Amino acid sequence: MPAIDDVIKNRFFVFICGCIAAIAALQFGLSSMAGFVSSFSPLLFPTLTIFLLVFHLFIACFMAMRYWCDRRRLYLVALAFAFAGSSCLMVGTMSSFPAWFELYQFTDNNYNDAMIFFMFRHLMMAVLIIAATVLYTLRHQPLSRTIHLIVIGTVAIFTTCMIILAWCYSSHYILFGIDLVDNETRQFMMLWDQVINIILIMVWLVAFITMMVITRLRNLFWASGAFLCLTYLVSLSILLFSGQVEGLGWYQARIFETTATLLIIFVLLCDVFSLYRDSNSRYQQSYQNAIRDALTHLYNRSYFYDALKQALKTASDVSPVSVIVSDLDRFKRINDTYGHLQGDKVLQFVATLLTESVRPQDIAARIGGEEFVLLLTHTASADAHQVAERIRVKLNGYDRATSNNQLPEKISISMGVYTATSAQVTEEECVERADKAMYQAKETGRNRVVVWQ
Ligand SMILES: Nc1nc2c(ncn2[C@@H]2O[C@H](COP(=O)(O)OP(=O)(O)OP(=O)(O)O)[C@@H](O)[C@H]2O)c(=O)[nH]1
Repeated sequence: MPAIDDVIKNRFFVFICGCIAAIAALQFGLSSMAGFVSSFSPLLFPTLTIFLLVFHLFIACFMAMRYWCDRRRLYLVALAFAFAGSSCLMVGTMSSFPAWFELYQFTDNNYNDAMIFFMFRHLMMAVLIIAATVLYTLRHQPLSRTIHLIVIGTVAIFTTCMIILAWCYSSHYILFGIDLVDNETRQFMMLWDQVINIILIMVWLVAFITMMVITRLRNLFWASGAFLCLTYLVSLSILLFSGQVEGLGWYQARIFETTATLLIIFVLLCDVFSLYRDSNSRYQQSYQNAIRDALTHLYNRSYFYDALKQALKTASDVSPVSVIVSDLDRFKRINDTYGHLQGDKVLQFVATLLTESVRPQDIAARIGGEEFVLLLTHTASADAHQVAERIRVKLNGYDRATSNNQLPEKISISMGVYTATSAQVTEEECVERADKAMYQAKETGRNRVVVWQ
């Protein structure tokens, strides 16, 4: 069934199914709830508005901060203004519900003013969301600072104009009369029902289609944005048929909007989480690159010296610190005979053997070409000698077959041990003394361990 599989995998199909399921679930939940409640509390609507106001403010701040971080995604500016402007207009909506501020003023709600703020809020958000979607197409273009300033300025002026207009039309000043709701009967007026509501539906339809076509729902962020547009479309359609404020449709519209906004917040939080995870793993990666040797993945010279310096601070007779310097014998011959690549394999084999032969708290490092060093804390001279001897014997026991072709032939190692029993000795002195012991091992025949005396 390849054709059906393709349809199911198609993200538009998944999105539409998800939206239908979510809206149907919300609709069902609200209808069931309405069955239990004889009448809605007069504080329900302003309470939902307060929630929405805070959510929109949160989204606006988030978008603005993200834009501020990289100054490339200009579309975030339009979205930040859409949500910030929406929060400002919701403050206006709140002022139309005095019961929220003044006890027992339940009958003084000015629904006409609330609808004026609602109308300007939707118009402003839809236009800014369309603008953001169009700006999204420019995300890969290197735009000059002037263009950024022009876009930010235009968006800011548009948002401010919308807010000023909303406040003027709700000011009851004689020049700015507009009747959307009859405050006595709570019925929508013809202007709302037959003109404004339909215009808003059209504008949100354009916003929804533009978003689907331009962003192609390429990530969860745009999918949640498209869901927001869709819930606005559904809400306005419900209002078109409900005929009055304070009915079920009035609350449905607000709950749909709150749910879609919560979805956006959830997506933004996921975004923050994945950004944190990525940057943390990149930090870990670069930190490891900075402290490890690229070929063997053992610690590098500078990390080893830092660790030794720390360990020496507490060195004493009861807590001795041992250093073992090791150098492969006649390694130049291995390189010359079998080539550098084979030489590298030998170094990797020895590195693995060293790491596996010490405790997890010990440090194995590569401090030169074929020179390795071990730092063993709380280890006395006799014990360090034993560890070195064990490694030497083990390495010398491998040949080509038992090393799984990592070693071209049997190889040996010379090792020098020095143990510090006081904090007076420096890290350079420690390595120098272990190095001298290692050279004694070379001079007295190689393939042996010598303890510094
Ligand atoms: N394959 C490989 N070889 C390296 C690397 N770093 C250093 N070498 C080689 O290691 C060899 C070190 O040789 P020498 O220091 O002369 O000593 P040796 O041949 O091991 O002899 P003794 O130490 O006296 O037993 C040189 O040939 C270097 O080129 C590396 O990263 N990979």
